[in-house]
Amino acid sequence: MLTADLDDILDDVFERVTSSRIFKNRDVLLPDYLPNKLPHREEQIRKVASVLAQALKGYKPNNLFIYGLTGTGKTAVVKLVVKKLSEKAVEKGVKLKITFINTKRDDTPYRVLARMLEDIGIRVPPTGVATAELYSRFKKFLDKKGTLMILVLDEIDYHVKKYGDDLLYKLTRINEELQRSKVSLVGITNDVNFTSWLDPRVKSSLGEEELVFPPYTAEQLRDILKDRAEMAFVEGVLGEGVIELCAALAARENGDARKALDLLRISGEIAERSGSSKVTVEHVRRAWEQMEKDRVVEIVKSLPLHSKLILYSILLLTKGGKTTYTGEVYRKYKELTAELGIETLTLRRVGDLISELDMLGLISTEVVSRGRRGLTRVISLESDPEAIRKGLLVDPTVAEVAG
Ligand SMILES: Nc1ncnc2c1ncn2[C@@H]1O[C@H](COP(=O)(O)OP(=O)(O)OP(=O)(O)O)[C@@H](O)[C@H]1O
Repeated sequence: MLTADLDDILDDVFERVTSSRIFKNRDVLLPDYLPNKLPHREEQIRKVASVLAQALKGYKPNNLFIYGLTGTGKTAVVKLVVKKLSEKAVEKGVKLKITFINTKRDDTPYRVLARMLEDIGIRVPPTGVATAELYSRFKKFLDKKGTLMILVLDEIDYHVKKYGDDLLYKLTRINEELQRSKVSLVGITNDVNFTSWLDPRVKSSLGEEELVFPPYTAEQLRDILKDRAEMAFVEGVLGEGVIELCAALAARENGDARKALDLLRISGEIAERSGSSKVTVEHVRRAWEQMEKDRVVEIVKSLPLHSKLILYSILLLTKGGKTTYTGEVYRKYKELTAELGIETLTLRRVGDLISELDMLGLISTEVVSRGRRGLTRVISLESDPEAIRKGLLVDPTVAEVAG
C-alpha cells in the first residue's frame, strides 16, 4: 500500500470519529465511567452510606459484604458513596483514608498490600519484600497516621480462590493489633458461592453488614440507558425502539447494566462506521450478534487444551451444518492427540468434557437410541463456527494441528 493511501484512510477514519454525527461523548458509555446519578439504586446507596457514615463521627464502620450478579451496580454504588464520603470527611476535618482495590487486577497478596501501603504514602518495590514484612509495615505506618481506613476489596472472590483467605483473615483481625488506627472492610463479589470459600470466622466478621444487589428489570435498564444516552449521543440520533431493545436484551442476560451500556455503545459505533446518521434497531441487532461472537471467542480461548481439541474435532465434523456423535468425535480427537504426541483422555472423560461444552452453550447434544447398539449423543454446533475457530486458533497447539 502506498503511504498516501494510508494517510487518506487514516484521515478519513480520524475525521469521521472527530466529527462524529452520532456521539457527543462516547466515554460516558464505557464501563469505567462513574455517573453522578444511579437510578434504581437509592436503597443500596442509602444502606452503604449509612454503614460507612459512622466514619464521619470518628467510629469504625461495621464491615460490609456486598453481593450481586455482574453489572448490578455494586462497584458504581460503592465508588459513588466513598467519593462523597471522602469529600464530606475533608469538609468536616475527619481523618479518613479510603482505599479501593480490585483484586482481579491486583490479585496477589503482595500487590494488595503494596497498594494499601502506596495509598498511605509508602512506596514499595514491585517485588522482593516478604508479604509478612509488607503487612507489618502497613500496620506500623497506618498506626503512625492515626487514621480510620475504609478498605474496599472489589471482586474479592478472585483473590480468595487463588490465594485462600489468609490475607482476609489477617485484615479482619487487624484492629486488635492497631493502637491509634482502625480498618473497616467492604468486600464485593458476584459469586454466590463465595462465602463457602471462607473460614467461618472470616465470614462472620466480613458479613457484619450484608447487602444484596438484585438484577435490573428491563424498565429499570431503560431509565439507566436514557440517562446515559442523553450525555453520550448527539440529540435526535437514537432511532425509535433502540433503548427499549438494548434494555430488553440485557434484561434477559441477568439484568446486567454493563451489558446494556456496551450494547448501546457498540450499536452507535456500528452506525458510525457504516456512515449512518441515526442509530437504528438494526444496528442494535448487529451489535448483539457481534457481542455474542466476542463472548464465544473469549469462552473458547479460556478452555483447557483437551476441551479445545474435542471442540476442534466437533468443528471439523460438523462442517456445513452436519451433526456428529460421540464415537466419531472420539476417533477424530484421538487422531489429533496422536499427531501432537500427547496423552489421550479416556472415552468416559471425553464424554464429560462434551457435556461441559454443551453446558457452556457452544454445542448442543441430544441422546438418541441406536437400537441394539445402545444410546449415543448426537452433537451439533450451537455457536457461530467462525467465532469458535477464531477462539481455538489463538492456542498454538490447536493451530499446529489445524495446519
Ligand atoms: N443504576 C445505575 N445507573 C447508571 N449506571 C449504572 C447503574 N448500575 C450500573 N451502572 C453502570 O453499569 C456498569 C456496570 O456497573 P458496576 O461495575 O457497578 O457493576 P458490578 O455490579 O460491580 O459488576 P461486576 O460484578 O461485574 O463487577 C457501569 O458502567 C455502571 O456505571
